[in-house]
Amino acid sequence: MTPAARLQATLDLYAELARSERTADAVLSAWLRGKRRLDEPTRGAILDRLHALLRHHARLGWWIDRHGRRDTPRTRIIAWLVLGEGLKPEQIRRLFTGAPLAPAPLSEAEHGLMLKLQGAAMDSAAMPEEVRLECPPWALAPLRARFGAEFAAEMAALLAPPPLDLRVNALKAERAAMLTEFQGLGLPAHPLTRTAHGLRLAERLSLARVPGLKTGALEIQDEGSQLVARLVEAQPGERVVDFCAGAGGKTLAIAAQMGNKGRLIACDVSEGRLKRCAERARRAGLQNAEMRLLSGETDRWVKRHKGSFDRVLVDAPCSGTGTWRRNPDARWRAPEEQGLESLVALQARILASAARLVKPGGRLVYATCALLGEENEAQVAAFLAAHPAFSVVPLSVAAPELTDSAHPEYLMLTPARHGTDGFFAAVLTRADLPAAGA
Ligand SMILES: C[S@@+](CC[C@H](N)C(=O)[O-])C[C@H]1O[C@@H](n2cnc3c(N)ncnc32)[C@H](O)[C@@H]1O
Repeated sequence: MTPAARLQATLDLYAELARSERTADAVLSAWLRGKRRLDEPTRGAILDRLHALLRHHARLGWWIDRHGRRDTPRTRIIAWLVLGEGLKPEQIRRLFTGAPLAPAPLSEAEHGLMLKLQGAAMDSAAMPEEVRLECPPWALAPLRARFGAEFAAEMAALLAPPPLDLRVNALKAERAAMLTEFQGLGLPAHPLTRTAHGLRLAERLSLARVPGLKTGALEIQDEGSQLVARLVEAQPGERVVDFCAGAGGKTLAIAAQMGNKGRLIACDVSEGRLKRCAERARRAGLQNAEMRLLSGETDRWVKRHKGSFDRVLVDAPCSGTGTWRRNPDARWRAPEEQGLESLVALQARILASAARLVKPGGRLVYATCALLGEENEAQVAAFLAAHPAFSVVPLSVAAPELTDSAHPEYLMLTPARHGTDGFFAAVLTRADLPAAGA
């Protein structure tokens, strides 16, 4: 594919993203399915450029507005080529030729924009901080409040492309053997020492080169997500619920903790995600997991199983603010459509309902991939106030090795401090029943 055709493909995809309600991941997966003959380097180059455009969304828009041009996928790409890739006018003109498969020639306005941007840097001192840090207006106040002096550093870390983290499925493989296999293939990987089964690839690789993904010996899972699953500490033979199992990222890790012994119920309201969870469970060799589609958080199944599980994980739907580095388009979608308030109210209802499943003496883990206090500490505080049978198991007790002096009670992971996606988790326990006659 010529450089101009590559640019046109990026432009087509970018325009599709701008039109679509779907996530960038969904649009990209659909596009890649139809382009199986595209070689890896070309795919990589197109996706890298597209992700760069998404990571510079607010800044590119600011520059286009500053020069009074119309904000279109083409003007954004032109601004990116100048400010992000440092291309000179003649290099850009050579791409916009109008030849078959190449972008149409630059209009007069586009040409003018390209010239005006020459010599400028992407970040400008004249930009408002939220533009420079790519922070959507709705999240500015809560994130500033959450991070204080660390706000800029955390926002910068949320803009960096994430590493590829993997979890070795202990039901099928061992980490040491997997590392040896990686070494043999010349793939640079190292163990994630805070986890029992995690690996991190030192450089971004095409997934096709990673062994073990097709057989279920390896799963893609951010280190933070692995640590949340670890807090469930499910034991072989126990009865466990993953209440918001989604496509099963944490379900699979919990099942491996249980050594396939006991009973693990993966619940969700999304049939599609549970189906995907079931497929992944099969591939991973799970024999103790079953999927349960719920009509809502108060589904009758919950009532019928009150107090009958040793451990319940609530990995609640959330603003996803902790995963912005992985989903660079997400910050410009969620949660405005839904509204943070209604999201927080939904989390509270889910947590209260799922808590009914925990038996006396059992463990309840509430987790989000959000960075906002409203969805995390404040949510847990409100739950505890309304449910006196539950209390916090401080992280210093639940997982001393993960304790952070700044946040001794809960797991609070951030990209800048921990190199993971942003995650929050609270470990709670339900008071044991008083002994008979006591
Ligand atoms: C953060 S995602 C779960 C991610 C998953 N645990 C993982 O590790 O891959 C939250 C999930 O909550 C589900 N959900 C939304 N509303 C729900 C409800 N009322 N009851 C149960 N699950 C719900 C969503 O469908 C979504 O799959």
